[in-house]
Order: sequence, then structure tokens, then C-alpha cells
Amino acid sequence: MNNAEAVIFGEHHLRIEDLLAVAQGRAPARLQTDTAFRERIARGAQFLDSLLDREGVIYGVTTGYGDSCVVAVPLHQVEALPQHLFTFHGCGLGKLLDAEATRAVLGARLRSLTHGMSGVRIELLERMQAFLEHDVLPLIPEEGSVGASGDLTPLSYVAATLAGERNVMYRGERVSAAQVHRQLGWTPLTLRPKEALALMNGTAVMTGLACLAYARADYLLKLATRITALNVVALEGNPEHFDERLFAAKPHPGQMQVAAWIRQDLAIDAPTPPLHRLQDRYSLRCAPHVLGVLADSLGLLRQFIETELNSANDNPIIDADNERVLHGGHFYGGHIAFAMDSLKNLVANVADLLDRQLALLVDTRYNHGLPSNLSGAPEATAMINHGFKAVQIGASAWTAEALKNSMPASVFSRSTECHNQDKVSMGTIAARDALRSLELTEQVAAATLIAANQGVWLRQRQPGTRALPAPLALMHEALAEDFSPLIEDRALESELRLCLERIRAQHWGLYA
Ligand SMILES: N[C@@H](Cc1ccc(O)cc1)C(=O)O
Repeated sequence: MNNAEAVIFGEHHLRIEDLLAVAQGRAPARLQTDTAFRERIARGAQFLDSLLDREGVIYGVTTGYGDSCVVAVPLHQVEALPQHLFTFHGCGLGKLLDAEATRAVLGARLRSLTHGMSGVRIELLERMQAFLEHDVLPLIPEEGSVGASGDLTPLSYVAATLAGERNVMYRGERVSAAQVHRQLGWTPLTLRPKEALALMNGTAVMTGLACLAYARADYLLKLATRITALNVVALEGNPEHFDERLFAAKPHPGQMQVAAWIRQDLAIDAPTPPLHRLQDRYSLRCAPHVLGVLADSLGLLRQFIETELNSANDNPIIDADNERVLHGGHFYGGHIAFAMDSLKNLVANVADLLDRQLALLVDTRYNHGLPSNLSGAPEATAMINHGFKAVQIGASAWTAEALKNSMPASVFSRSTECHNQDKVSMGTIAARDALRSLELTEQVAAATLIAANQGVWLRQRQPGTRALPAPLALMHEALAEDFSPLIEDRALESELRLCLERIRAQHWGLYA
């Protein structure tokens, strides 16, 4: 971990970027330390204890869970209830969340609990901070949440490991939580009556994943814009399609921004007559209109994600100041579900756009004089070379899979848990889908970027071609460090994988 400024978990509003810095191990997570904050947290837990002394009925504390809320739990069993909650939810399946996602989940849950409306002790928050600090990462299976009673099952792995049960990843090894507690000299927490519920009854898994997805989509937008500009040069498209006055006539702000970025890349300052077609095919001409929808949606998606991240998404909500226990449904992840279902659709459209641009590049009927399949082979071996043919087939497959994945998850709500949870969000499925769509679309972007760069290289070798505008010349040079021109056929897997790594690391500074 470098010495980036710590991200404070307490009463401050966190931005997606803050959570991301913690998730990626770029910044430490610190709990707010002032006494006012600690007292506020303590008041919630004390208020719950005082209610218990008075034998008040509190859902999930003196009652069974969910549909079983009509079952009274006698006081002598109240202490045993939290352990039952995380225990019977220990039925997650599917792949394990990776380290970055797990930190995002821990951070999202910690942020929600620091609201001070969940009735947990400061010790619980401190231990969560310690998990992040020492990178003790619960092994969380990603499947089994309907996203509306909170992410109960995946979050049970957070509750259980805090209590010294199940397994964690620690220093690159899979070990039991009990062993790590011993190693670090910690006593496993005995969760207080409301604490397991407070940990589990919320949207932290889908919200953590949504933060990761948002950041990837944000970079993808800029990368797809840069790829489009490279393709306009490679294909000798008509730059007038990105004219400032043209976009002022239909002023969606994000769409105007994308057009402005392309103008900047092409260094257009005066009308430039077309070299070939008066009107290019839509994947070039309408690129700002496709990418603009993503650009214009990001603000709304950010608002949904950050409001959820900074909320007390628990039940019941403990309002110690007014001595009230508020029973409601804040674990319902409808906003994240909508945000992620929308993002899937937006991102799949980017895959489709780039795939269409690639289709133009490789095809001599549309590429305005570039070689077949963008092969740089000399005439003597041209007949046995196939250049980017298979890469383009791959991009078609990745695009189809991203498009297939765009089916909304939220419309598959189904009644569950004895019809207590009879309307659910499926937001966690939507968030996982969004990440998968991003992965596929980044693959399409990697293929299209390498191909566009090859197209630019081939074009530059043609006599009489205009010099590359400065921003694209810089990108062309940066790409040349990793990817050499394709002359004779070679297997491109390792280069595609390197390109994907670069994309995930947001390696190229774009339109900063
Ligand atoms: N989310 C439910 C609680 C719940 C907890 C565990 C369950 O298995 C089911 C439901 C509520 O607050 O009403």
C-alpha cells in the first residue's frame, strides 16, 4: 500500500473513487476517530440494550427472521440468535469474489454501518477496519442473493469470519478465520443481538460491485471514443460528422462531449472535405450518439450508486436519538438493480459499436484501400496471410455474449422465503452481469484498439496520407511500445491479454 491519503469511514460522504481506492489497495481505510462519532455509534447499541432490558419487541432481535418474525425469541435465547443467522445462510455457491471485489464489499458495508443507525458496537466497526487494514479477506461465494433481503447469504461470510468462523484469504493463502485471529492476537467477535442482521441485511455486495463496474465503464467510454477517432483516420472517414455546430443542434451534453473529444483527437479546426463517402456508415457517423448515451447516463448512475453507498441500507433502522426502532425495507436494492441493468445495456452497445467498426476495418469492400484483414504481409506472401480475420470472429463472439447478457435481471423478481420476500430486486445478479459485460466489451475494445492501430499504421505507409494529428500520434507511439505491426500472421492471444491488462489498469491517460 502506498501512502495515499486514508479514506475515512464515518459521517463523510464517500465517492465511488474513494471506495475504489480502498478496494484496489491504493488507500488505507480509517474509521472516524472523534469522540462525538464514537458516542453516536455507542448510543445506538446502548439504546438496543436498554430496550432489551425493558423486553421490547425488536424484529430480528427478539423475533425470528423474515417470515418468522411472528416467532418470539425468549430473552435467554437472544444471544444465540445472531450465530444462527450467519450459520443458516452459509449456503453460498458459485465462484468466490476476488480480492478487489471483497474489499469493495467490506468497505460498502462499513460505510453503511458508520451511519450509526444500525445499533452495532464500535468494536464491530473497528474489527471491520482491521480486516481491511490487514487485508484479511473473507472468502465470499458470489451467488445466492436475490438482492432484496439484503445480500444475506454472501454477507453471512463477512459476519461469520468476524466471528472467527469459515475461511479467509490472508497473505495469499486460504486459511481459517480462526487461525488468522490467533495469528493476529485477536479475539473473534461474539456478535451482539442485532449485529449479524446489521452486517447481512443490506446491499453491500451489489453496491461494492457497482462501484467497480462504474469505474470500468467510465474508462471504457473514453477508450471507445479514442478507438473511434483512430478508426476515422484508418478508414479515412468524414470528419464533418463530429462538427461542433452540428452537435450544438442536438445538445445532449454527454454526446457533445464525445464529439468534442473526437474533434480534439482529429485536430479539426476547420471544415475538412470528405476523401471518400459523403456520409460514413453509422458505426462511425453515429459513434457520438451511441457513446453519448453512456456518457449522459453516468451522472445518474453515479447518483444512484453513491446514494446507496452512503445510506443505512439495513432493517430495522435504529434511531437512538429519538428512541425509535424503525421497521422498513431499506435492504431492497432496486436502484442498484436498475443502474446495473442499464449499464449492461449501455456497455453492450459499446461492444456492438466497436465490433461494427472492426467489421469495416477488415473488409476491403468498406475499408477504403486497406489490405484484406489488415494484414501487412508483402505481396509474395499475402495469399497465405489472414491478419485479423480470427480476431474479428472472436470480437463477434464476445459482442454476441455481451448483447445476450443485456437481458435485465430485475424483471426476474420472484417471490421467495415463504412469500415474505415476494418482490425482490435481483440487483446482485445485475451487478455481476454488468461486470461480465464489461469484461467482454473490454475484450472487444482490445481487439478493436490493436486493429485500429494497425489500420493507422497501414494508412500512414500509403503515399500522400495526411500526417497523424498530435493526440493520435502520441497514442500510436504509446501503442507501438506494446504492439508491433502485424506483418506475417502470428498468434495474437498474448497481445490481446496484454492489451486487456492495460485497459484494466487504465494505462493510457485519456482526455484528462
Ligand atoms: N431482510 C429481512 C430479514 C431476513 C433475514 C434473514 C432471512 O433468512 C430472511 C429475512 C427483513 O429485514 O425483514
